[in-house]
Amino acid sequence: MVRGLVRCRVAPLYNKKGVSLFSCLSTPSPDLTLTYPHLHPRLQQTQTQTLTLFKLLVGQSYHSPSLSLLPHPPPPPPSSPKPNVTQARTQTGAHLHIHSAASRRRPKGFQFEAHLHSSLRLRPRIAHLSTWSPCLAAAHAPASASAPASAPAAARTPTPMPTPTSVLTLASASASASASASLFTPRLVARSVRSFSQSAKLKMTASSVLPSRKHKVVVIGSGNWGTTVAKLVAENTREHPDLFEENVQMWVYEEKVTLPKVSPHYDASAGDEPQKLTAIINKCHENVKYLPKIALPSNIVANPSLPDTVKDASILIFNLPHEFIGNICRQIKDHILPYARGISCIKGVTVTDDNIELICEYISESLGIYCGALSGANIATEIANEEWCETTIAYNTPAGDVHHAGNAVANGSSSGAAALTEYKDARGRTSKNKLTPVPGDYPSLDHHLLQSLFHRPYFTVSMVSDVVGVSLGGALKNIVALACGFVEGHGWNMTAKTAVMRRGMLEMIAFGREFFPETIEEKTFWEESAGWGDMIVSCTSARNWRYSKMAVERGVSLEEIEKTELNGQKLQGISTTREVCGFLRAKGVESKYPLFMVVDRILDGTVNVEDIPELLRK
Ligand SMILES: NC(=O)C1=CN([C@@H]2O[C@H](COP(=O)(O)OP(=O)(O)OC[C@H]3O[C@@H](n4cnc5c(N)ncnc54)[C@H](O)[C@@H]3O)[C@@H](O)[C@H]2O)C=CC1
Ligand SMILES: O=C(CO)COP(=O)(O)O
Repeated sequence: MVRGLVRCRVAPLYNKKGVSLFSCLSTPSPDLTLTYPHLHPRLQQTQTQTLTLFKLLVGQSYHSPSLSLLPHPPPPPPSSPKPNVTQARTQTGAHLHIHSAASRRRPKGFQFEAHLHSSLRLRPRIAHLSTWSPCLAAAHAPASASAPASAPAAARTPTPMPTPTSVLTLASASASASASASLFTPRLVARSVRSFSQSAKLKMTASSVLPSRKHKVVVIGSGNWGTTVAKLVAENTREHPDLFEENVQMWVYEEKVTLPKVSPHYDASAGDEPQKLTAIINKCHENVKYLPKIALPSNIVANPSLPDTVKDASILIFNLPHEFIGNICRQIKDHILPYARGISCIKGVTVTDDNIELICEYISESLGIYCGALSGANIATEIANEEWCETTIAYNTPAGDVHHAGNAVANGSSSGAAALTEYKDARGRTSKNKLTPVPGDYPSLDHHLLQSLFHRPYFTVSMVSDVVGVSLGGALKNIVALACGFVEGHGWNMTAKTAVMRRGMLEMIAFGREFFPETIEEKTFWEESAGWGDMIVSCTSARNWRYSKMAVERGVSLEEIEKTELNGQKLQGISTTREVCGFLRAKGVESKYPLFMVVDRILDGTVNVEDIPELLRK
């Protein structure tokens, strides 16, 4: 079964040093996830530039975040006119062939051809490469053109390559094909024509040099979720050595931990002496306190110093309980790169008097950098065990951070590569701060790059631009999760919890509409993992639900449970409820949010769980 056929003709331009200047565009193809490519042993002489183009074309343009490449093989002798073939095998069992050819002395261009097969039964065949010319012809043919009845017999000999042009041509096709003959069905030709006419718009531009620097990624925070996110990004920095520095510094709020004798990491020479958590993580590659029994990649480096962690980092991932973010920002402000960018995985909000801010908004403003948000139905320990889940990342790529002709929609405007750029804040206003663009010798810092950084086979990332919906979804669902725990602890079951969830969702959306009316996108709550997905998981299996249920069952306060049961972990629902309800009172609109307010009153002990139905009825 052939799933797709992609072919491209690309003519890179060269500067005086022979470095190619190019960029490629194409249409998204979520089918392409290449994780274990390898060179065909017969064809080890594939050119470095072939691989680089391969990466740009397939990896970035095709949203293939798990694409990784082998180290570049040595370039072929300059006189070699031979076409080269790179073969890769995708994680889904697909095969990909990339075919390139260069002219004799000074290469003028490459032709690429990728055949994707979803079944291992179809072995990759070099014969397919010869369909390049006929298929390109098919792409030019009228939609009604009838297809050749079978693949040309000459298919086993590669055909001469057409003259390269500066236009990237692309034909994509989908056909059931146990033989290459069926690549030429009328349907396929029609599709090819459509794809080709789309691709006619895709001009190559020679607007930038190839990136020579890599992004340094750091994680600020090392709790249950902080360590899990550090694990998954460290796996990705290893898989994308062309985009990221391999090591991921993880800032750890230093504390001493005593390893029990039964621990596999127990060191008799240290005895029962408490040891620094950073030292244990770096030696044993396990966060024994916040993510026990999960082996961490050795390229995570636990660091107790905040300034040292963020030094030279271009991507800062914030992942710690929201009550600590103010202090963290104050400590790192003078130590970060001016063009650093942030992603906040924190679920919470910042409230001061009658003002409310999203955490990513707070980070952006206090550090003068752009910061997006990651949130979703994500239970850290499940993800650390590589059980599959989804998440949502909201990011509005600042103008000036995209360095090749890409299709990213930029946020704000820039008057030049190095000029400071304006951007739109979470409320759609032009920011007071101006941004320093990410320098052009880094890979573009956009949705494609963030996919490469966060997506794992067990962690599916959806990229959106609704920072408000994603952030509020993550913060406010914790209030609803407490309510669900309370009713369940009281002995009520799914029907009561469903009523709480339904009302909770309506209050969350109303809150977004009331306080972020300029930018809120309601569909985020309905469609994204950061919306209903997170609500369901949080009200059925996360910590805020679990421990609020326990508090009611035991008849003790939730704060007491947090102290005695959570071993240093935090319940974000407690502080979020207090902050949000304080804010609603300050605004005089508490009557519009009866569920949120009843949770606050249960936390205070002024009403009981059995009062909930009556209080919501009013
Ligand atoms: N754990 C989970 O499954 C998920 C958590 N989240 C969110 O991620 C954020 C981080 O939560 P977790 O990593 O789970 O943390 P956690 O609750 O597991 O751990 C608390 C962390 O806070 C640190 N800490 C304690 N005192 C501190 C201080 N004074 N300054 C700075 N740090 C201090 C501790 O060292 C520890 O790393 C929260 O906003 C949470 O809502 C989001 C999705 C999933
Ligand atoms: O956010 C979470 C699930 O998506 C985790 O929530 P808890 O902090 O309640 O465990």
